[in-house]
Amino acid sequence: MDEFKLTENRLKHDQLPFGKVMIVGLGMIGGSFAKALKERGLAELYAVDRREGELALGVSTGVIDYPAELTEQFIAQMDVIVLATPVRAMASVLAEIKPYLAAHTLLTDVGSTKGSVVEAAVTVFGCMPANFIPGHPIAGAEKSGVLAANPQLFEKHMAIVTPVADSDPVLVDRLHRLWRAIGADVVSMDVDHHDHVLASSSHLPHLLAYTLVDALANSDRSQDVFKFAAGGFRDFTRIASSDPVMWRDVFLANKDATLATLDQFTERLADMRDAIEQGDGASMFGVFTRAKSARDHFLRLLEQRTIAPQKDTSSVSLSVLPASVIKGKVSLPGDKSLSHIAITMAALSRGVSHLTNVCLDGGVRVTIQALRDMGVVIETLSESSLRVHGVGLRGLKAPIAPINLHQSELSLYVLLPVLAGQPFVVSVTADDPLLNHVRADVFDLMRAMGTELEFERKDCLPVKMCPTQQAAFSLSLEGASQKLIVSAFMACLFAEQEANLTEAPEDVTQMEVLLQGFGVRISRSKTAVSVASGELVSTDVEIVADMYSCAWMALLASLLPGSELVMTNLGLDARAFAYFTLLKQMGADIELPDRNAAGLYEGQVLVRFAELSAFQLSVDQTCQLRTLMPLLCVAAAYAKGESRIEGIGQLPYYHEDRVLALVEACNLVQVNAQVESGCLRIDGGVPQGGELDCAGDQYLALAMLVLGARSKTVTQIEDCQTLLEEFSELDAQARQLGLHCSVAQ
Ligand SMILES: NC(=O)C1=CN([C@@H]2O[C@H](COP(=O)(O)OP(=O)(O)OC[C@H]3O[C@@H](n4cnc5c(N)ncnc54)[C@H](O)[C@@H]3O)[C@@H](O)[C@H]2O)C=CC1
Ligand SMILES: O=C(O)C(=O)Cc1ccc(O)cc1
Repeated sequence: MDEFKLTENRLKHDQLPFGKVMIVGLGMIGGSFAKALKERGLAELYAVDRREGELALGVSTGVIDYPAELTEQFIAQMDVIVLATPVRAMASVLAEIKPYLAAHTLLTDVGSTKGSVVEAAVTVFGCMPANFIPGHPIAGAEKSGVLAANPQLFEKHMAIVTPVADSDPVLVDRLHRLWRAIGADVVSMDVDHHDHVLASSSHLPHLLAYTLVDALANSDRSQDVFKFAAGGFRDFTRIASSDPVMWRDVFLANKDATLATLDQFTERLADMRDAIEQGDGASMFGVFTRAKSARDHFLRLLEQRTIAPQKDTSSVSLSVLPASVIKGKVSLPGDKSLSHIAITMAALSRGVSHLTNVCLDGGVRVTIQALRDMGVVIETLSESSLRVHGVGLRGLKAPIAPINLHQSELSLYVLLPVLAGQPFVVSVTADDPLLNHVRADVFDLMRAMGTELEFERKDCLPVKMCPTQQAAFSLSLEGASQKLIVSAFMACLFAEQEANLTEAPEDVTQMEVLLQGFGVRISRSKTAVSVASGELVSTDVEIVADMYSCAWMALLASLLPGSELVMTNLGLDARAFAYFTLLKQMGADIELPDRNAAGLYEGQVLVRFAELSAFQLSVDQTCQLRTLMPLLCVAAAYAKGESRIEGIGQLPYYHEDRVLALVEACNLVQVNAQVESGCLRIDGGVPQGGELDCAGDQYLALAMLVLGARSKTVTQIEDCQTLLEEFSELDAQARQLGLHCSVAQ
C-alpha cells in the first residue's frame, strides 16, 4: 500500500498512479472502492449510477470527485472502469460502454459471480475483450448504498481476479496492483473454480440465512421465536439483512454451482435428521467435533491473515552466552514425522487410540485437518495428546472439497498413499511453496500403486487421484529420501498381498516399530523388507523424542563443563545409536539403554561433560549419519585434534549445503575447517564467538547454538524465526536446564 503513498499536494490525474477511475454503480462496494482510492490519493474518481441521489451523496461525502455518464466523453478517457452494479445489470452496462471503450482502459467488475459476467461480456462483445479482467473482493457487509462506503473494507481481505486465456497480462498485473494498493491480498483464479468455491463459502450461507429467517417468521410461534432468539440466531442470520436484489441476481447467475453445493448440503442435513431421530449421539458428536475443529482452524488461518502483521522472518536472532551448564531431567518433544504417521495410522485402524507426546505443530495440524475432512473424529485432549476414533483402512469418506496440504511436506508424503488407497476420487492441493513443486518420487510411487493421476502440471500439486484396483507391488528404495521411505511403507498397507521393499534400511526404524504397534506385520530378509497389513488395530502410543533434539541436547551437555543431563523418552534406532556410539568413541560420557525386543534402544540416556577428541568418518558412515552432520561438525570443532569426514560430496545437496554453512561458521569463529575433494577436515579448538547466520534453517540454528555455547565470547545467530516456531519447546526446555541464551528482535 505504501508503494503509492503520496504527498499532501494533489497531483494532476496523469500523475496519479491509477489515473482516472470510473465506478459504475456507486453503492456500498463501488463506494468503498472509490473512497479507498481517493483517500490514498491514488486516482481521480468518477461515478455513474442509475440513482442520481447516490451520485450527489458520493460527491458531498467525498467518496468521488465527479459524477459522470456512460457517454463517449467520459468512457473514452478513463484509465480504469469498475462495474459495481448487481451482477444481472452488468450486461446492459457493458452494452452501453462498448462503443467508446478504449483498448488501453482496464475494464473490471466486483460482482459476486464470475461465469455470468464473462458470459455477459462475450454476448455483448462477441468474445471476451482482452482488457476486461473480472474481479471479486471477498469483503462486504449486509448493508448497501453509498452511505455504507468504508475505505478500509478491503484491507487484509482477499480479492480474487479471474483472468481468461486472452486477458492482457499487463492489465491483469495492473488489476492486482490496484487491489493491493487498497490493502487487499490478491489471488488469480479460474472462473469456474471461483463460482464453485463461492457457491459453498458465500452463496449457500446467504441462502440458508434467508430461508431460515423466512421459515421461522412464517411459523405459528414466530412472535416468541424472535422474542427469545439468542445470540446464535443473531450471528447465524446477520446476512439475511443483505440486499435482496443483489442476492436474487447471484442465485440466478450462479445456478449450477449453487445447486450442486445445496444438494450436497441437503444430504448432510438429512443424515443429521436421521441421527437425531435414531438418537445416534456418536454421529452427532463426530459431525460437531469435526466442524468445531474445522472452524477453529479456519479462524486461526483467517486471524493470521487479517490481524497478524506480516512476519519479518529474518529479524529474530538468538544470542548464546558462554559458561552455561546443563543439569536436570527432561522428556523431549515427540518426533514430528512419527506424529504424522501415528495419527494417520490411528485414523486407519479400527477402534480408539490414545496418542501422547504428539508434536502438534502446524504441519501435524494439517494432517489432522485432512483426516477430519474425511470423517475421522480426532479429539484434542491436551497440548500434546489426542484421542483418535479410527475408521478402518479404507474407511475414510470422500471430502467435500479438495484436501489442502497447505505447506506441510510431511503431510504430503504420509497422506498421498493413504488417499490413493481409498475407494474414492480425491483432489489434493496446497499453498506455495508446496504447490507447483515437481515431486516425481512420490507420484511415481502412486503410479506403482496403480493410481491414475491428473495434473495441471506433471508431478506437481494440485492433483486429482482416481483409485484403480490395487496391485501387489514391489519397490526399490535405493537412494530414497526418509520422506519417500515413509510414503513407501504407507503405500504397502494398501497392497493386495504382501508388499516388498528392496534396498530398504537394514536396521529396524522407529517408524517400523510404530507401524507394528498398529498390527502391521514387517519381516526382513537379506534382500527385502516385506510388509503385510490387513485390518489395523487401535493402540495407545507415546511418541518417542525427535532424534535431532536428543542428539543436540546430548552434544550440548557433553560440551559444557559441569553438565549432567537425563533424557527420559528415547527410542533410538540404529542411526541415533551410531551417533551416540561415535560420541562415546570421542570420549563422551554417555550411558545408553539396552536394545529391546523390537530392536530399538528404548528408555533413558544419561550424559555428563567430557573432553572430546577428534574422529574420522568413512563415506558410508557419513551417509548413515547425514541428518546429524551439522552436530558432528560442531563436535569436531570442539574436539582435540583434526577430524576427517569423508563423502561430503556424496550427500544429497541439502545435507551438503548444511555442512558447507557450518564450515563457513567454524571459520568465522576461528576454528579451521575446509572441504577438499569431498573430505571435510576440522581442526578442533576453542571457538571465538561472533555473528552467524543460519539462513532460516532450524537444524543449522541448533548446531550454531552449540557452537556458541562454549566459545570465548557471545555468539549471535541471525534468522532464527523458524527455529523458534518449530522447536519452541526445545528452546524453552534448554533454557530451563541452564542454557544461557536470549531472543532479540
Ligand atoms: N454487498 C457485498 O457484501 C458484496 C457485494 N459484491 C458485489 O458488488 C456489487 C455491488 O453490490 P453492493 O455495493 O453491495 O450493492 P449496492 O446496492 O449497495 O450498490 C449497487 C448500486 O448499483 C446501482 N445500479 C444498479 N443497476 C444499475 C445500472 N443498470 N446502472 C447503473 N447503476 C446501477 C444501484 O443504484 C446501486 O447504487 C454486486 O455485484 C455484488 O454482487 C461483492 C462483494 C461483496
Ligand atoms: O457480509 C458478509 O459476511 C459477506 O459474506 C460479505 C460478502 C458478500 C458477497 C460477496 O460476494 C462477498 C462478501
